[in-house]
Amino acid sequence: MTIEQTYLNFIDGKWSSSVTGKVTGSINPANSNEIVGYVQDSNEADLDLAVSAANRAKESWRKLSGAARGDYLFKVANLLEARLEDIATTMMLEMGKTLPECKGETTRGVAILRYYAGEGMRKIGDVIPSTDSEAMMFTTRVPLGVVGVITPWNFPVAIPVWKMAPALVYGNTVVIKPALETSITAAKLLACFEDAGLPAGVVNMVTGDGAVIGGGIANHPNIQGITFTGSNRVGKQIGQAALSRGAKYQLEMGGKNPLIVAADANLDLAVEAAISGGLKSTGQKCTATSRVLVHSSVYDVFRTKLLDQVKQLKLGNGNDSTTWMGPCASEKQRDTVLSYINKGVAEGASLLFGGSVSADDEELKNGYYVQPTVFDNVTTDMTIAKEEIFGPVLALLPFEDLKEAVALANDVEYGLSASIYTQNIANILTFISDMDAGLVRINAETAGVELQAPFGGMKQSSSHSREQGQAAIEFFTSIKTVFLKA
Ligand SMILES: NC(=O)C1=CN([C@@H]2O[C@H](COP(=O)(O)OP(=O)(O)OC[C@H]3O[C@@H](n4cnc5c(N)ncnc54)[C@H](O)[C@@H]3O)[C@@H](O)[C@H]2O)C=CC1
Ligand SMILES: O=C(O)CCC(=O)C(=O)O
Repeated sequence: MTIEQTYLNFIDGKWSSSVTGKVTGSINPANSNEIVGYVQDSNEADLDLAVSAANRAKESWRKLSGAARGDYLFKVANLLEARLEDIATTMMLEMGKTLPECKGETTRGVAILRYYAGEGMRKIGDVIPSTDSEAMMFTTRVPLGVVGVITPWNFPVAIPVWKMAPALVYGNTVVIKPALETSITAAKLLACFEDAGLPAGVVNMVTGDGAVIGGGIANHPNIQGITFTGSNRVGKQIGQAALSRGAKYQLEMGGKNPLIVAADANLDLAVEAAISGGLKSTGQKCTATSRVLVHSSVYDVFRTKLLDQVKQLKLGNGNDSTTWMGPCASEKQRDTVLSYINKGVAEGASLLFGGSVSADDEELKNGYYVQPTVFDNVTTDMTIAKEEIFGPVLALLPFEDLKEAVALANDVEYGLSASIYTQNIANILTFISDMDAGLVRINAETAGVELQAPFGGMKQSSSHSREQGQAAIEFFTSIKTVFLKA
């Protein structure tokens, strides 16, 4: 018999149970009968303890040199690398994506930590000529103080790391509330920070309900900055709460990302991009391809090639090396995806392939699986062409010329990522210039973010801020302009 472990909150350098005495099970989405472990179902009192600890730790942490803070991050990176197998396996058990994807993400977490460790040694200001010839004027940067980090379940290591590492290296202390679905992975990540010897209170983790702990972070008077990735609905609530009390906030939210396939595209590569960009991680990326706009002259050939390959994709448990695509991360997510598929059919789109899995399928029946799904005859007014589905669903739409394709691509409320397949330089230049998206990719899939480059969206996809790379310094610090005269 297996006795599942219970994971604790991490507050003030110690692992502790919630004052509620309650725990919640983390369910394996590949087999809903399996509890991966239990995590604390915390309340506002737990959050208060974490915020107080972060508040007490902030003065001495900010007084360390950037290089000293960076040294801690190098140690965290080495520990994460050494524990990669266990952490990636835990991620797979909690959210379902395949083990190679989980390992790839954990490796990415290590690289992000090393990148920001190096940031501790880089410049943080500029010298600006003063109009007073006897004065010196320059900028420096100071941390915000305590930063609240609210993260989703789709990248349980990479997203917490790309928020926590810059927060810490620029001198902030952190209280993280990970998604409940992947809180065990987060606990194992936090253990790397603990074992790297970060002083007590510099990083804290409180697990629990989104509205209680996430809402508590948004409204907490002693949290000066909030960084969030997740749904638009929750992001907007957090933004409003933060604005009303004058806290700084950063929101990364949804996408409805288009892939444009021009008449001169290499169709085999474009099919590969649609499948990889749209269906890897079961379509649960904010950068996932969701709409595929195909020139009418190659539409039929593209559709045939796409369907031939989608039909071959093996659905299954992420721990099986023959699996290409795992389940949706939770029952709620599976139900959301299925409701979008049903809406697509009800609104008149043609379901070419996919939908729900058969209840008689012995291997899949206990998991939250949805087959890779392709729709044809989709029009821009349909729900599946407008709303973020966050599942393995591709909608095909034909176009006649590139101007029309870019107009169609822009005809949604989101603007996160977009890509085009073409060899024509004029098409490429038009796309770069006219596409309303924070990330535009040419002859590459819509997903795939590089840690050293700014990442964020236009329109409803973000709070117009950017994460990652050196852009992170803009959120996690305030500029101080210094005028100095003898
Ligand atoms: N941009 C992205 O990468 C992501 C987008 N999503 C989108 O959101 C949809 C729903 O997924 P959910 O997991 O329910 O996302 P969500 O937005 O509810 O959850 C994201 C994070 O916010 C927390 N949270 C929930 N309610 C909160 C509240 N009232 N105040 C503060 N924090 C709160 C959650 O516990 C989690 O840590 C997905 O179908 C997808 O469309 C979800 C996850 C990631
Ligand atoms: O495409 C990626 O690698 C990152 C996607 C992402 O940031 C997200 O889904 O939240």
